[in-house]
This record gives sequence, C-alpha cells and structure tokens, in this order.
Amino acid sequence: MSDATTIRVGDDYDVVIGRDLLSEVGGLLGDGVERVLVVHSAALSGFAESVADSLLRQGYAASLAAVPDAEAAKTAGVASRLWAQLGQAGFTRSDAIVGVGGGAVTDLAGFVAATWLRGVRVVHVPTTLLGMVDAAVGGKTGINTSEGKNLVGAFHAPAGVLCDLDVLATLPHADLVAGLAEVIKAGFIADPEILELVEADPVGARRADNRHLRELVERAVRVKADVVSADLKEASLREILNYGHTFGHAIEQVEHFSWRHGEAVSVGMVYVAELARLSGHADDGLVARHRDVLTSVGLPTTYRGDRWEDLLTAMRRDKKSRGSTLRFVVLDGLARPNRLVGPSDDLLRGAYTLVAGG
Ligand SMILES: NC(=O)c1ccc[n+]([C@@H]2O[C@H](COP(=O)([O-])OP(=O)(O)OC[C@H]3O[C@@H](n4cnc5c(N)ncnc54)[C@H](O)[C@@H]3O)[C@@H](O)[C@H]2O)c1
Ligand SMILES: O=C(O)C(=O)C[C@@H](O)[C@H](O)[C@H](O)COP(=O)(O)O
Ligand SMILES: [Zn+2]
Repeated sequence: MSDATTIRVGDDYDVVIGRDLLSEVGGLLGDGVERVLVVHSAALSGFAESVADSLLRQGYAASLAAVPDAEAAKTAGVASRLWAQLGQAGFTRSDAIVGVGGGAVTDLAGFVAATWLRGVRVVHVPTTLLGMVDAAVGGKTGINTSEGKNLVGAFHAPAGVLCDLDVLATLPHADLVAGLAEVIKAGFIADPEILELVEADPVGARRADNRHLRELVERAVRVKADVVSADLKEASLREILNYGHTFGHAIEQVEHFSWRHGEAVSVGMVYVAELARLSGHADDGLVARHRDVLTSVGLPTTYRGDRWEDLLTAMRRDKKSRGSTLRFVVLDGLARPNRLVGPSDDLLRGAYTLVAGG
C-alpha cells in the first residue's frame, strides 16, 4: 500500500486508491470480524476469488456469493437470496460483507449490509471506473423496483473502499467510457480542473492506461467525499451529486436498463444544461461545453427514443421531487450548482426537444 492515496470520508472511513491492492481488503474490515461474505457478479469471479483467498490467508472465514451481472443484481429477489445465505451461515453483527464489482454489485452488497440485522459492516472493492469515483463511495445503497431506479435503499456508509486501478485493465471499453460521465459530472459541479484534464486529452481519457487516470479518480473521489462528509443523507448539498440523473434515470427505466448508467447520465447532463439555459440559469457556452466534452470521450448527448410521456412519468418518481413538484440540480455557471424547482411543462418539453435532436 506504500504508493496508495488515502482519502478520508468524514470521520468514518477511508477510500484507498492505488495499484495491486486486492490483498489489502482485510485491513479495512476493522476489529472483531470473523465471517466475511464476498458478493460479486457471476461474470467476474477472478477478482472476488483473489479477495476471498487473501481473507482466508488472514484467518477470516470467507465465502463467495455470486449474483447476476449489472442491473440484474439490483433486485429484491437477489437481495432476498443473499439474506438467506447470511442467515444460513449464521452471520452476526460483528461479521462483514465485501462487495466486489461495478456499481450494481456494490449498491446491492451495501443494501444487504444495511438491512441484515439492521446493519453490518461492508467494504467495497469497486472494479469499474464508475464504481471507484462514485458508486462505492458515500453510502447510498439500493435496488430497483419495476416502477423505477434505486427506489428502495438505505444510507449505509461503508467501513472502507479499496480502488485498485489495475483491475480496470479488463474493463470493457464502453464501461470505462460510461464511468467518465460521473468523472465529468464531478468536474461540472465542483472541480473544473477535471474538465481541463479531459479536454486536454480526450482520447487518452478513454483508456485504462491514461496517464491522468489516477489524478482523475482522486479528484472525483475528493469531490464526492467532500459532499457526503457534509451531507450524508442528502438533506440539501448532496443533491448536487445527482446532476443529470433525473432525466438519466428516466432513460434507464424507459429503456429497460439497456443503456449504461453513465451513458444515460451523460444525456441527462445535456438535458439539464438545456433546461438551465432555457430557464435563464446557464449560458450558451456552458451548454456547448457539456456537449463538447461528453462527445469528445465518446459519450452520447442525444436521446432519440420518442418517449416523452414515459420519461416524464419516470422523472416524477425522482427522489428530489416533492409532491407533484419536480426539482432539478442546474448550474448557474461552472461549479455553481443551484436548484430549479417546478419548471413548466413547456420548459421540460423544450429541453427534451433539444436533446432529441430537433
Ligand atoms: N450508490 C451510488 O452512489 C451510485 C453512484 C453511481 C452509480 N450507481 C449505480 O451503479 C450502477 C452502475 O455501475 P457501473 O457503471 O459500474 O456498471 P455495472 O456494475 O453494471 O458494471 C458494468 C459491467 O462491467 C463489468 N465489469 C465490472 N468490472 C469489471 C472489470 N474490472 N473487468 C471486466 N468487466 C468488469 C460488469 O460485470 C458489468 O457487466 C448503476 O446501478 C447505478 O445506479 C450508484
Ligand atoms: O451519491 C449520490 O448522492 C448520487 O446522487 C450519485 C449518483 O451518481 C448515483 O447514481 C446515485 O445512485 C443516484 O441516487 P438516487 O438517489 O438518484 O437514486
Ligand atoms: Zn450516477
């Protein structure tokens, strides 16, 4: 761990970023743990076995739980199977769960940890860029229901997060690019230096061997750590991390999760940038910068599904809504997040027309 960077989140836990770290998970579990359940996607058992082997060598009773890949992991049925496994293995409050995988797996593992015995420790080992910079950090856990994305969940901070950049070597290119959406989001809401790094070398940004990868990960994690340290339960400030997500989650829902989360958030950021411009918050230059930087790394900026009514229904279920009033995080300028409350139907549809390409 000598070359690793440690970012503290509140007074609670560390996010460790570096290389060759998979055998270090035990060090993040804390005292008194005997049993560990390593939850991982069935499609990705190699990393999970490395983690479990290192835990066994350190004397933990580690076992593996394979779950379906990607969004198929985030269901009540899968959570229920894990609860059964924990019950049969006699998991107590001094035992722990380790989530190894992308954001879908860590959201599920975190949710099961939050609910088992009303809360046991969880350590996350994110294996996607998106997981490292966003999903594994901050304690939002959850599963989907047929009505929408992340509608059931809990805030449950992890005991630690281990980001081993080496694992990104096997990540499919499209998933790496999808992770850049949340990196770029952190740039727009709080750290413009991120945007400058991506804009200076967008081709490099799309590669797992990007020489700026570690700096991008560290900067995005710092943005997230600062926000959730101040507002874990999303009373107000934390909403800024939801930039682009109202429309993004609606696309995911309407398209039955055939879009990657990062791809949908990319279009969602352009949608909300247009909404900000139409409502007098953002200027033309800021909207153009969204399209330019997202396009430059290969992310989508249009949605051509012609599903406005379905999208609107899905947006109304957004957690930032209050009663029948939709609320959006908008930018008044670069790194100047604000809220747009109750935009008119004309405004909502006007922004949709602009991301639908005409
Ligand atoms: N809790 C939060 O704060 C938060 C934040 C952002 C996103 N999310 C959630 O995260 C999820 C998206 O996460 P994601 O983008 O990581 O996608 P994902 O978890 O669906 O993983 C994408 C794909 O990459 C594969 N994969 C993962 N790591 C790999 C590796 N190293 N090598 C090869 N293949 C690998 C997975 O098997 C999967 O097929 C969504 O459900 C989203 O809602 C949560
Ligand atoms: O951590 C947060 O807060 C976020 O909003 C980060 C988002 O990138 C993430 O996708 C989150 O899961 C969305 O949460 P939700 O509350 O809109 O379900
Ligand atoms: Zn997100």
